[in-house]
Amino acid sequence: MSTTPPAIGFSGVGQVFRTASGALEALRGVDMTIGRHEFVAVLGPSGCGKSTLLRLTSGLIRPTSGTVSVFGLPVAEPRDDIGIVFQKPTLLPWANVEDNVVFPVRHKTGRGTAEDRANARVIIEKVGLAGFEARLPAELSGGMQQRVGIARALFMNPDILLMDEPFSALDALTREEMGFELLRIWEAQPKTVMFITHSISEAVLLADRVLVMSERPGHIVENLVIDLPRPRGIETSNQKAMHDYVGHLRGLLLKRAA
Ligand SMILES: Nc1ncnc2c1ncn2[C@@H]1O[C@H](COP(=O)(O)OP(=O)(O)OP(=O)(O)O)[C@@H](O)[C@H]1O
Repeated sequence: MSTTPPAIGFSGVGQVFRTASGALEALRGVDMTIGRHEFVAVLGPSGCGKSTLLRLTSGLIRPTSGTVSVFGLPVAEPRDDIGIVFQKPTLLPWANVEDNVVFPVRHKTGRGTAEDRANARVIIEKVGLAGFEARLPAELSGGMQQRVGIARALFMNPDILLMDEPFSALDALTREEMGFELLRIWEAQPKTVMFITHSISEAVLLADRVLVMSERPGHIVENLVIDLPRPRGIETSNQKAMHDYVGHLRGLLLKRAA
């Protein structure tokens, strides 16, 4: 009998960076799995190695020890079938919204077909930017620019979406709105999501499961299943269970920081 491998697997992963002032141990003994189409948020103190988890998953760096695997196979090189969204969307300033979204395929194959452009327009609409296809990034608000970054990551229809504090540069209202928009997209087109955030309530509101990391060298100290009904929305924030999860995680993070 064959069992389906998890979308993302970390087994005994350690990461040591060589720096001018010596070795810096960022991660030690990270063990975790993320199932296909699961939405997992990662919380932890600053510098505990959250972004390092994401870079290891995408193959941008290789672990010093242990194994990182994607769909059961060790990650050996940068993978272009994984979508990544950073805190700042790093858009091409001279290219309009549509060109920015199509860029990954143009970059890969040197062209963007009429079909690519039609697909891009569908995704642009999905992230709420219909009518803005011809605008330049400088003509958009921060929230709209981040939407373009998300559309670009979704454009190749990746099965895995890695998000590194994607909404932290946005104002509170836009941030909440973007979170719900992300959930709508994820529910319509299921994906495996690893979502890094500093916001406890954002983690609880969005995720199926929250992983909490220790201070450096980072490892997983809590694996909390968030059993809140979906679809989630504003009303979810008012549920007692939501407050209980947030309270539990806040207590854990404060205790560790003390
Ligand atoms: N390429 C590198 N060379 C040397 N040190 C690095 C490198 N990348 C990360 N580090 C160090 O590894 C540790 C973990 O960094 P990482 O960015 O993963 O943390 P983080 O939890 O995402 O932090 P934050 O929450 O502040 O964004 C930090 O001490 C950082 O300075």
